[in-house]
Amino acid sequence: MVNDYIYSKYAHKLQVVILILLALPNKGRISKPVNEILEKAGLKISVHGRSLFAKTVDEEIKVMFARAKDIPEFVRDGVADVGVTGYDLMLERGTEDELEMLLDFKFGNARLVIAAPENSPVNSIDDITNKMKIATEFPGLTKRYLESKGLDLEIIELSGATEIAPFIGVSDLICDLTSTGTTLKLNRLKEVDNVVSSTTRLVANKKSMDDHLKRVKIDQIVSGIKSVLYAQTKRLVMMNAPKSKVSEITAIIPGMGGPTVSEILSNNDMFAINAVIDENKVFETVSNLEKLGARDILVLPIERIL
Ligand SMILES: Nc1ncnc2c1ncn2[C@@H]1O[C@H](COP(=O)(O)OP(=O)(O)OP(=O)(O)O)[C@@H](O)[C@H]1O
Ligand SMILES: O=P(O)(O)OC[C@H]1O[C@H](OP(=O)(O)OP(=O)(O)O)[C@H](O)[C@@H]1O
Ligand SMILES: [Mg+2]
Repeated sequence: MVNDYIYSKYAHKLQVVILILLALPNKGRISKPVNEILEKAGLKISVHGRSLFAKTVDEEIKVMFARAKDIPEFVRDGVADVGVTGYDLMLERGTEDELEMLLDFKFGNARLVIAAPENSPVNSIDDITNKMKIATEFPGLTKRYLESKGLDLEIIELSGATEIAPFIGVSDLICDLTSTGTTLKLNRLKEVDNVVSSTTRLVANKKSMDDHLKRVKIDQIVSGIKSVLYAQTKRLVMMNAPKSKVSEITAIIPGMGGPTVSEILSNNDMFAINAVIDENKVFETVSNLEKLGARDILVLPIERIL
């Protein structure tokens, strides 16, 4: 596009430093994986101790650290242009329609569920009455969900460890996250209804997306993250193979756009072959390659695929 051309040619001359502020969780389970992905995408963040602002290798992208639950509103209100948070947290703050959903990291998988003590007569949403009380870290989401079921219970907001509430007389039910199900089981709670599934998301401020110069930068962040997420499921397989077997071997390694075959100068009878294959195909493919006479087989992780 013409605008891209102008930006690429003249922005630095115009001393236009487009500052993209990226909001990242400062702690909690999604903080580390997100930072690792950004690092692999080449967007190294220079963190200094507990400082809640950080530079990145790109002078036009700065990072601010905040609690994941606050990031949806920071991005919605334009405090940050882009942010990483959980879909559940976006819903809890009622911001899901006010944010641009850029990508799903496909981790941080959790379900928000309504749960009751194992010996409770409540076994489904139909057994819940307005006389009951429900404890949760997600009062907004819980209220919206219960209203959608025609229910209006007293909601007790807690800041964590919700599972204890039914056993200390605080509530009859809870609405909390479950992932492996371990916490519910260990606390003798049973799932009664599923409210919503959540994963970690990258979201953007709508006005920032409409600003062309910011959009160019945001698109670079998205493509960098996508290249890492895509590469996570792939492996580079490299091998040497007898020339006589090359067609049989290349037939079993689908590879992206076909395997690469090259001469080995020191050995006329062998070719070097490499290909990118799905990680879940590696075990079967490598044993088939060995059977076909391939040797010196290497399986390597890939940082990014663009
Ligand atoms: N047990 C879990 N399994 C998977 N994802 C979870 C789990 N608990 C929370 N999450 C997700 O982690 C995201 C970030 O949540 P947050 O950082 O506030 O919680 P946390 O990582 O549990 O930190 P904290 O220790 O403060 O509770 C949320 O979107 C949430 O859905
Ligand atoms: O199904 P599981 O794998 O057991 O995970 C579910 C638990 O994870 C979260 O707790 P967290 O560890 O975040 O503590 P918190 O309740 O203080 O946030 C959530 O609140 C549940 O308690
Ligand atoms: Mg938690």
